[in-house]
Amino acid sequence: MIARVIVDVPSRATDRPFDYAIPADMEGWVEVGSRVGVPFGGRVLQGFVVGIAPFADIDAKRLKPIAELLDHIPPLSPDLVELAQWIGDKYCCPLTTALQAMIPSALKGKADSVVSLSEDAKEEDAGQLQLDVAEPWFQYIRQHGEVRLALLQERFPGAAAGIKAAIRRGALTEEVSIRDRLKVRKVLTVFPPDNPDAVRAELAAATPRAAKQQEAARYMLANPTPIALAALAQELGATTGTIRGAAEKGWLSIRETEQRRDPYAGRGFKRTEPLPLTEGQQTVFGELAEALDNEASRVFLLHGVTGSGKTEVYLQAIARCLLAERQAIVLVPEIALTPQMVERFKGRFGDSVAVLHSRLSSGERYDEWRKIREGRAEVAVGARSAVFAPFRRVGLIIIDEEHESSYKQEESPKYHARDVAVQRARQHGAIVVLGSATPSLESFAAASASRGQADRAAYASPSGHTGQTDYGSPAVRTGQPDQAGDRSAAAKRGAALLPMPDRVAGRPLPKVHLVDMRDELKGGNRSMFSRQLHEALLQRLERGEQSVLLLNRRGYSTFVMCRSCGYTAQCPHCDISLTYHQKSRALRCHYCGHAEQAPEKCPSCESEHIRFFGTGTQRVEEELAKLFPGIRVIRMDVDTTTEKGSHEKWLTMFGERQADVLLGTQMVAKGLDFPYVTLVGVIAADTSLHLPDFRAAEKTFQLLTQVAGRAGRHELPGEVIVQTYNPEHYAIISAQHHDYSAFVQEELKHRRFMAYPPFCRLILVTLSHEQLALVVSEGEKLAATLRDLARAAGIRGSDEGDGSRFIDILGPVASPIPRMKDRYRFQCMIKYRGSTGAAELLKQAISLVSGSNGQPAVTMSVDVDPQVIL
Ligand SMILES: Nc1ncnc2c1ncn2[C@@H]1O[C@H](COP(=O)(O)OP(=O)(O)OP(=O)(O)O)[C@@H](O)[C@H]1O
Ligand SMILES: [Zn+2]
Ligand SMILES: [Zn+2]
Repeated sequence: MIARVIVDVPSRATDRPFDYAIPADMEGWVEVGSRVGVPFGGRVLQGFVVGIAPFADIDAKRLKPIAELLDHIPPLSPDLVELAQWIGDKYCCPLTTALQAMIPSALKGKADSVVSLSEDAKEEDAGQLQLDVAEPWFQYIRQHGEVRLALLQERFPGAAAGIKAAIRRGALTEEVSIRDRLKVRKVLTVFPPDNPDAVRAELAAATPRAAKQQEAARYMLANPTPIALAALAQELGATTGTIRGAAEKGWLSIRETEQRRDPYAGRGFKRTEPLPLTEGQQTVFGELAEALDNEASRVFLLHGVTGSGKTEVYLQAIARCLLAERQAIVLVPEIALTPQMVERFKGRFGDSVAVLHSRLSSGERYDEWRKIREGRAEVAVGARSAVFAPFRRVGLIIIDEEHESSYKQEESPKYHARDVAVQRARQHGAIVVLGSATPSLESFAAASASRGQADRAAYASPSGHTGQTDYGSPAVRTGQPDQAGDRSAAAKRGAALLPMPDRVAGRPLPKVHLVDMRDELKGGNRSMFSRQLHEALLQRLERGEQSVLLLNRRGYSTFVMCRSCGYTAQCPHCDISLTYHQKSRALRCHYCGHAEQAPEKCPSCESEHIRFFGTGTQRVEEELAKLFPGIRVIRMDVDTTTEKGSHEKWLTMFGERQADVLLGTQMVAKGLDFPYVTLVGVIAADTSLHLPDFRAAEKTFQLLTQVAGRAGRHELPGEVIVQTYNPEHYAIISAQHHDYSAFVQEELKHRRFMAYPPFCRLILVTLSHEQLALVVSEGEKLAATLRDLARAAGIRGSDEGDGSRFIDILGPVASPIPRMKDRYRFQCMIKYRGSTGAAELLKQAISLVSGSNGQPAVTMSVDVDPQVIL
């Protein structure tokens, strides 16, 4: 047999499987998804097996054998390997990049696995575990206690399948240590004696000598659950030496076991019970439950206003999914993954919840990942990459706040977790629930396409969009015919829309007031607080209620400017302004890290009127302290939340009412649920409105709606004050009226007119190099080649056909940031619609303009469905 291996060299030239012979002693151990070391170009490189075949494509004599097997239990399953292939094709990235994104970063070195009999297997309940105790390898393990898998592989060739099955069924416990990288923590653990009856008899007859040792033995007989040695010593008020003494007498046993890092250990989550659902929740839940029971892949767009109780629906859908012995994945935007959020899932499902996010250490993340892979967790809650949680039978994938741009990864593989989730759900016959109070236009369009005549709510009807995300095609996997007639047929084309237009318990959405800041200025108010917001804050202070203040920081000035000559400080390596950091009085570049001391005088005209605009939140904080002496403010922004756990700390403090105001950037807008918050103030709503981004209005609307949703979620009614210089802008007015559909209607008009998603799809290619001339000429070569290929494939431009299928290649033009890290940047934008195979055409074009080494002369980075166009 031979293995097809993708080597870990992320380049287009090596982006194909290479064949290797499987040495006889690795037969059965090497599988699709195994990590191996293979000889490649004179070195041994790490790689993933993506296929097993009887014969090689190349001459058998030239075939080299796999050098080593890096883990005995493959870190990836075949379905994840298949998913990686899909990602590679869709996002134009090397397959190895996609594969590497699926495994925890801790898993890079060689893993050494040790197996032993599990407690269950020891209880001789072998029948239930489908164990054949006569197997020689089983006898061997029983005899030796702990055995390295590598050793079993050597001694019992051919037993791979049996041993792996035993691990999967829980008859063998696998413990992994990763050489040179990260040691699994070991801890000494006390177990009850192997022959309790004998010990009991012995204790009964014992003299009072070694009373403490006897006490330890009795304790373990009465409480046979294994306990850490140190913990037992503390419990009994004994020394560990005493307990070791008891072990020497055979009264109990002490073994090393793996200590799993549980980042939430000891937090004691309060158990919650399912709430009786409201009518609105019940309708939605009913649809989800039916789809879950059908086990056919479908996508739902749950459009529920803020505070409509989406989370409770998620929880009950998960419970339903678990009942069918399938697992659930919940994706949450990184910054919304607060303890409050985690608590809600841990509170309902306890220890079977694994949490994955970037604030965990790599060891913690690895342990949570293994908890999933080994079946000790059934629910994974995490940020973007949790979509790759290695469950065997995924039944449900929930994406909360599905409109969040953080679901798109900005570095390669530049995947969108929403689209990956839909694909993964297809593989598993799972359902996807996209939840939001402000669905992305792409998802909304996809859902509307499938809605047909059955208008359940007064939504806009964006006919003529592309159905951006291809959410459809249920149940291909199970091969069952459609059962539900029309509705399934409709679902084939997109997501089903599930509206929840009301808040729980008939609570009203908060009243939103707009304040025109131009009038404030005319009225002589130069402060950043309007009279109305000032008044409202005072009131909250008097009543002891809390306020949330949002500073929309996207595009907010944190730069340095000379008031005399207009000089602004620029990065010498990138064509953008430097950012001022008040704490260190330094100027920094966000793109390359360049830092310099802030100047005392203007470097250009020597004037002293040079002004530093600190991070906006600092200025607001200072002003608050001035206007409201004694006010207690918690400030949350990038500067105050870099430390691990700080995010949690601030929110807990605010929840305990240790502060009057929570002031922050975007991160205060998401998912928070505090009963005493009755006022939300937005300092400047429009800073994000005029950014060079076709989603600027959409993002502004979403942010305002989300933050307004933080007020009045419980008994106390809420009020929102939005300060703006553009009170007539539709994004702001729609947010004021909580009117999603008015916003969508207006926004779709603009998108259609400008030919932007969801009316077409985009691929952005950014070319960069130190030499400007080369970037330009290579960009022109690429664009020309692409146009030729498109023409040859019979795909026309948008101005030629009826517009249902087209491809336009725009550029090359200078990127919005034309130079970064001393490299010049140009971009080509591909706009297309219908099935054009645009990604495939681009791949071909790149290889056509590449040199003999398989690489283009300048760096070409491809972003499919880009969220940011810089
Ligand atoms: N069926 C119910 N009965 C009583 N209270 C409920 C019910 N469902 C949800 N709630 C409560 O209503 C509040 C709002 O619910 P939740 O946070 O789930 O809303 P949401 O739709 O997720 O809001 P957002 O999008 O703003 O985060 C919570 O305090 C929740 O405990
Ligand atoms: Zn100057
Ligand atoms: Zn720079």
